[in-house]
Amino acid sequence: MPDPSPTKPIVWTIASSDSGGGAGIQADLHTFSALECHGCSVITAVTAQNSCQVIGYEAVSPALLCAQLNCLLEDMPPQAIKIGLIPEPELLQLLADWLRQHKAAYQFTVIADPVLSSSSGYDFISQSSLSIWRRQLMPLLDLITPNLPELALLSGLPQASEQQQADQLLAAGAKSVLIKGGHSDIRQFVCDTLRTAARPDIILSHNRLPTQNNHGTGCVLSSAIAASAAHNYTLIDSVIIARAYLQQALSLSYTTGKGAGCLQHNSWPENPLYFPHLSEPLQARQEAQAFAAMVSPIGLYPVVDSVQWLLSLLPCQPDVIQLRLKQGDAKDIEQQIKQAINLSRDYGLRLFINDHWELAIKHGAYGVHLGQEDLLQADLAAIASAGLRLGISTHSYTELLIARQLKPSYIALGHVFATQTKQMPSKPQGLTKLKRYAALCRDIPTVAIGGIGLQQIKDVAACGVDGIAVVSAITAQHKPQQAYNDLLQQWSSYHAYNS
Ligand SMILES: Cc1ncc(COP(=O)(O)OP(=O)(O)O)c(N)n1
Ligand SMILES: Cc1ncsc1CCOP(=O)(O)O
Repeated sequence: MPDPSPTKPIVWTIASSDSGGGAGIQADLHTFSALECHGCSVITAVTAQNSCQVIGYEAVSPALLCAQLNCLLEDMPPQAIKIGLIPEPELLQLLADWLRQHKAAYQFTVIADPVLSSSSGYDFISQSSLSIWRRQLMPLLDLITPNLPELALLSGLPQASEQQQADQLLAAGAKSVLIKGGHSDIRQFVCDTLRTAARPDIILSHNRLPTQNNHGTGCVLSSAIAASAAHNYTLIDSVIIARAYLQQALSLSYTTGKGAGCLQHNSWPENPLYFPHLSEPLQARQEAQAFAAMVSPIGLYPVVDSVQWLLSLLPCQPDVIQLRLKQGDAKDIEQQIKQAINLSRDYGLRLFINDHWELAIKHGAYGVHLGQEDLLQADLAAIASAGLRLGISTHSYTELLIARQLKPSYIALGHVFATQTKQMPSKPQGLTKLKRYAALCRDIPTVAIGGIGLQQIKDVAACGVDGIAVVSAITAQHKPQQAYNDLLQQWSSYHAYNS
């Protein structure tokens, strides 16, 4: 089934041309295209540069900047805008006024890469530009992505900590700040910090790649964030995708002239090696203990809400099943869990217990399934030490990466389609996202959940997941055993076809 909106999201870059082709407008458009967006360019200046130096630039006239903005807005309004090098204060002021006039009505996301000087040392910034950045532009930005020198300069607090400097930008009105750590003297890793007023910092760390071919990294990162935001990923997910895209492009980068070479634009990042390690500040980058493996594939995975349901599916000889008890007092819940575990032993069934991890350990279940909130409370080390498998629910790149770091036995991806079974706080992920998430989990079994029935199995199986978890496709059917058998038959044929 194709996604309902096949047209590409529109993203604009408002930036300068790089005659060397590795940064600026040229890099931005390559990035948009690789990340499946349509890119439009609003050129603020033409620079004369090669891989070694910037020789000079000429800015466009305010009238021409205005004409580009208005002409595009009339016909091709953006889902997201990336702002790059704007070398003249007059143009910066014009842009700030224009954004203020249109942002609320058009609801686009604005990401700014504050290019204040070139990496080869050419200065583009004046005092009046700095003041416009701080007072006029900052309140219009959803995210600003300074490197450490830019952060110090923009904040006006060169002696303060990076966090205090970022807080200064937040106080000036930016909604969030991505502090890029590429210029720090940590040699093994590059750590970028996403700081917002609303939640604790998130640190994204990568191995530092030994390459000099890094011309245009800031342009590519900010463009990739804008492209991902245009695909409706959350801001943190957009930063994650963009950082993975950048790591991929850096690892494939190539030499152009005698100076810093260029990044290799590619396609949507799928290799987990390119994705960041996520942590809260000060959290050690430690290896988690892996949970027991699933050994054989998950396949069809019924999720039932009583022992009665489990009993009624036993004639179908299910291989794996989840008991998801949401009602009953403590005594009744323990009683049902105990009975279900005994049945699972008698019938050689792999039984996962949802939520009640302590009872699952106590009575020796095959595994535990935990959601995001449960993860915060559960004693994961106790579950692992007891030899139980762990399944984790995820609904985004952020949750998926954190789940991967915990080395669970499987990862659930959902909800894929609208579901009547549970009120979900997030929107359905759809097939495109499911496929991208599954691609990132080739080394961990995955199971798709949410709105999956006979009609959906073909498309879901094509996304590369290892199983499908279903509730109503069995429990809301007139003949649940028949429904089980039909789902199993359909899954088996399409899964085999796709593997
Ligand atoms: C296989 C599978 N995937 C997801 C869920 C949902 O679990 P959770 O997020 O804990 O939500 P509740 O089930 O508690 O409503 C699941 N149970 N199984
Ligand atoms: C428990 C749960 N978690 C995410 S979707 C969902 C319900 C899935 O039910 P159904 O298969 O009936 O859509």
